Amino acid sequence: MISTQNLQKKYGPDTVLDQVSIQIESGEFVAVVGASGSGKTTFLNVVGGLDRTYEGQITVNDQKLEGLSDKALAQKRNRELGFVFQQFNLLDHLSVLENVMLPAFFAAESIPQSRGLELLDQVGLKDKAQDRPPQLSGGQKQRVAIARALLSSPSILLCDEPTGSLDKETGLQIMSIFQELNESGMTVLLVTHEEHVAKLARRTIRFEAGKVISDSGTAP
Ligand SMILES: Nc1ncnc2c1ncn2[C@@H]1O[C@H](COP(=O)(O)OP(=O)(O)OP(=O)(O)O)[C@@H](O)[C@H]1O
Repeated sequence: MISTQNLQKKYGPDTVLDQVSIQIESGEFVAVVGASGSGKTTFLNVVGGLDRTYEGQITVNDQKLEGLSDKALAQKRNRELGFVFQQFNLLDHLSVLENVMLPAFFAAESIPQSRGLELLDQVGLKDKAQDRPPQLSGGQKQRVAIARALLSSPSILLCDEPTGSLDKETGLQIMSIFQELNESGMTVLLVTHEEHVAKLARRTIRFEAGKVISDSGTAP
């Protein structure tokens, strides 16, 4: 679960998050939409613990982020949250499997390579394990990034424009992976500017100038 209370963030004189109070329960699939500059990425970064310069409260899985040391927050992020970005952020000199295994370096407990292979299988890329990212299509790269995000078995997936670099058809295939993950219990919070992508989520929260202007509500 993710809960924010009176979340406020400013860049100089500009308020980019303005009294945002949102409750997202475990197992929800939520799209955050809004015009460019409305605060979507900023929202994702603060609730994901990537940016600590805000006012207000954020609770993730029943733990307030403000009370955590930087180290404790990093550990919580590694254990409980998976991140997927528009630009995939893969390392070209490593194999696909090595990219998927990267979070294992930061994990508290050891994670076997078989887990990485299992996840590659889940995203339909087991036969590409030894390839390098430059040999892959955009959609395949995003699948690798999803497998990497899942390595530490997070309960929440935070995705920033995950289909933004892909054509419509490939984007929809990536969305079907998120839908399957959500159906098996994963909480998915996804930022997108594409309405056809947002439609596939079960709840849509719309930002305008840092404020929530509509929220389709908690899915039944
Ligand atoms: N590091 C920064 N310094 C100053 N202003 C920033 C910084 N990062 C973002 N902003 C401003 O904060 C506002 C919100 O930006 P944010 O990236 O959250 O919007 P967004 O809705 O995700 O937009 P987009 O769809 O274009 O990615 C914008 O006005 C942006 O210019």
